Amino acid sequence: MKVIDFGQTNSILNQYISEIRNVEVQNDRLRFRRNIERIGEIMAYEMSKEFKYSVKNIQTPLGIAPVSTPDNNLVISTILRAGLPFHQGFLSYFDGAENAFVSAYRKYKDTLKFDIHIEYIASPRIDDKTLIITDPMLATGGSMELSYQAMLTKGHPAEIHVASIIASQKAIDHIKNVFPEDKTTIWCAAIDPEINEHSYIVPGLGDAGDLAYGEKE
Ligand SMILES: O=P(O)(O)OC[C@H]1O[C@H](OP(=O)(O)OP(=O)(O)O)[C@H](O)[C@@H]1O
Ligand SMILES: O=c1cc[nH]c(=O)[nH]1
Ligand SMILES: [Mg+2]
Repeated sequence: MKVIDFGQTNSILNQYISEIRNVEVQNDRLRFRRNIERIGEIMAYEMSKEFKYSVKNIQTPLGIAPVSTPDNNLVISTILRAGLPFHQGFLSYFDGAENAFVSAYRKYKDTLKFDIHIEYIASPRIDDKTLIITDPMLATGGSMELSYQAMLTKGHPAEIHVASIIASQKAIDHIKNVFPEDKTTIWCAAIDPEINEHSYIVPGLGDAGDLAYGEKE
């Protein structure tokens, strides 16, 4: 399975990663959401290089211009809540895409143990399409796995792009085990070494959903 980690390349993307991680800068919620969105935009641009293209003859006011444009039928799927600004970044570039939304939340049994619950899915059919599942954080990989299983009730995609921003090494290994090897690519901007006893990524950035939208009760 291909794993593309933009953290290995020097680019302006790293500036946005530093800001969403930074304990002072990240408290500006508007900036936090916009940085996540910008990372989604950059990732969408890079991902577009992997699509299939064909030449179309475009009528201009003065003649015909051959232009190579993508042919993939895209479905951008996101995991609520933290996925929303990341999703918007992808959608800004892939504006013709169909969209899917899945809810996933951690239901705690005690302070450390939890199950992940999926209660809501709104999705088009995904058969033979290019499925992009966006979620900025991959900690255990459990939310991504269960969201993918929920998406499979809507059909079987031709290819899958798992798009995250910060992933733990454990989650990368988990995704490699539970997603189809031959048609999945993992995209991220950093792979962090650890998750703690609360299943938060270390150093990570904290709780992406809370930072984007405020704390839950
Ligand atoms: O890989 P996992 O161990 O499943 O953890 C990652 C999940 O945690 C976050 O969502 P969270 O459950 O905090 O919900 P929220 O977006 O509503 O804050 C994040 O957006 C992922 O969906
Ligand atoms: O580190 C983590 C783990 C789960 N959810 C987050 O937002 N951050
Ligand atoms: Mg959260």
